[in-house]
Amino acid sequence: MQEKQPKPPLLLLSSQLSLQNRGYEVTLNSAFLSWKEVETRQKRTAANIYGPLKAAGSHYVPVCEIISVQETEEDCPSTGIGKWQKVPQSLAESNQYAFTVSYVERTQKHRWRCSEVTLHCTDRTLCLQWVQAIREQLSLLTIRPKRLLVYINPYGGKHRGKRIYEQKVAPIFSRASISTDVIVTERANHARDHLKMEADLKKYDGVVCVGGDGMFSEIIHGLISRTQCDSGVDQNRADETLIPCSLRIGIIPAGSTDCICYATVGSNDPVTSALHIVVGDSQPMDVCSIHHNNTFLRYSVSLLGYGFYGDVLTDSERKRWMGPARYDISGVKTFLSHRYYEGTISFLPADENVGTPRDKLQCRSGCNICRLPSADKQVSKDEESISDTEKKGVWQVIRGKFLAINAACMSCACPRSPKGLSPAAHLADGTADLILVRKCSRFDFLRHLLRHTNKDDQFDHPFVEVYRVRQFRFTPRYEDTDSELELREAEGSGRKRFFSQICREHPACTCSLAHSSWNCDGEILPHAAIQVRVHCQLIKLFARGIEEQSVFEEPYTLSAI
Ligand SMILES: Nc1ncnc2c1ncn2[C@@H]1O[C@H](COP(=O)(O)OP(=O)(O)OP(=O)(O)O)[C@@H](O)[C@H]1O
Ligand SMILES: CCCCCCCCCCCCC/C=C/[C@@H](O)[C@H](CO)NC(=O)CCCCC
Ligand SMILES: [Ca+2]
Repeated sequence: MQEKQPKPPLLLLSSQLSLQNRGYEVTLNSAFLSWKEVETRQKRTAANIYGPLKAAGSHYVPVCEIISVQETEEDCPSTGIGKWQKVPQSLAESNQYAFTVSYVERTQKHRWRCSEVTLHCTDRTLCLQWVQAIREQLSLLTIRPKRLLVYINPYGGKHRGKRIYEQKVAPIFSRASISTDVIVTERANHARDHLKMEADLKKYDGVVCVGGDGMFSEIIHGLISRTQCDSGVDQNRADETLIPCSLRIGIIPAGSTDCICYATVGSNDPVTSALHIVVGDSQPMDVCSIHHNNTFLRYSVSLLGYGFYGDVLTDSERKRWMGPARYDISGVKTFLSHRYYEGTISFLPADENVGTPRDKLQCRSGCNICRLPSADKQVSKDEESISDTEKKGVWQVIRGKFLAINAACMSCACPRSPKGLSPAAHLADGTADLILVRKCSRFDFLRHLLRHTNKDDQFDHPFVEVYRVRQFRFTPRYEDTDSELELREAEGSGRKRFFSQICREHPACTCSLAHSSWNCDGEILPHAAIQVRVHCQLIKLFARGIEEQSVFEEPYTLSAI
């Protein structure tokens, strides 16, 4: 059977225009805007005089990466935002009409920048014709958001959220003609409650979160709860099939870890994130629901960590005033305390077709595993109940003493750990990687931790096990009493541990040292016994996953077009 050839792009407009006093052949088709220098006879050197007319300095910009186009005044910006250049006199006389196209340019480390090109025309009609033709193409890109609801946490990270938004993001949104309603939060959970109960979501094409992972967690709690509430789904039932949220979420990183932004975009750069929003990217993402005795506790998209990461977080909450450095101080302190916790983990392994946590292949833009219509995804699509699903897989049970129990719904890559907690985890495959770090020496644990920061395999230790799962449960060896829970809740809010000294002497007693807390995307979850289920592609981000490096390194070639 003959393969169907893709349709060639439709030619829309082609003219000779000038750029920095040189002639360029400028072409717009349904896929690309291109401009290539037309070499004049005078410019030809003796060496190439008999050769073909060379199209030196060719540029191709995909239409879907054009941010905006506007008619330009004579004193106009040339390249890069903010750089202004006087139009040369000769050109001003013959080419006094110009238009400026802003577009996405890729730079190093997955960063995007807003670049500009100003093209000059001999008459105004031609200039307007170009502006109109490009605008028409942009108007066909219906995936782009037009109206956004923005929440800014002024206290996340280094308290720079408001400034980052005003100086770096708002100008890009306004250039792309995106209108916004901006809410600067006045308290913790302000954004969550507003989304859950007040916001008129029909008015918007997406929600933007300016802050860190904790702020993002508020946004998803608001959106997911609102969606379930509007559809009559009871979140307290652990076996419910949740309804996916229709609004996409954009993350402008302004927190301490910014792991969700980093792992879905490849950088924690506010301008890059703003541009992914403008071009209307869409990246589905898995979400874990966490229950305790048929009571809904929280959702998680990145790290759900008991033991080491739970203790780091509990300690670091008391040091919030230090900003992002609090995690380093608490990390060292927790490492030195070398606490282990006893309990039982039961889990439902994922099907083999979603790969394994030891794969070398990582989840990247357009990932085949996340696109796969796996049995896992079918479960949620067919709205099968969890009990039917459970029958298909066999639950496994592991008992032991653990320094850390971590579940990563995605890689959890962040500047501290560029490949992340589970480098091969997928953003949208309906599974999480469950990492069990058994009791070992301080030295071995340090080797394991340090491997998160270099290229070595952090799972290649006899005391580390890793499983790809769809559901899991944890039960601590000693029952969690209400008073203990209260104690850990109090600790989470910054109050001191009264019993720690006594318990260090009695490691087997059932007081607070027998339990850690869960670190749920950077928020403390004081319950030790939990039940977790991954919901495949429950939310969508304005992102596309991390692009392969080649997209950044190789300029568009003629053969690719
Ligand atoms: N106006 C506010 N006042 C106090 N706390 C707020 C406010 N708005 C949001 N918060 C809370 O601040 C907490 C931390 O915010 P955020 O996640 O933005 O920064 P971070 O903790 O420094 O970064 P990260 O989560 O990436 O480590 C969140 O739990 C959020 O609920
Ligand atoms: C003693 C040497 C220690 C070296 C440790 C290096 C290991 C780094 C792994 C980092 C994994 C981060 C996972 C992301 C978690 C976020 O949801 C959460 C909220 O922002 N951040 C933390 O809990 C902050 C967690 C910070 C842990 C240090
Ligand atoms: Ca996943």
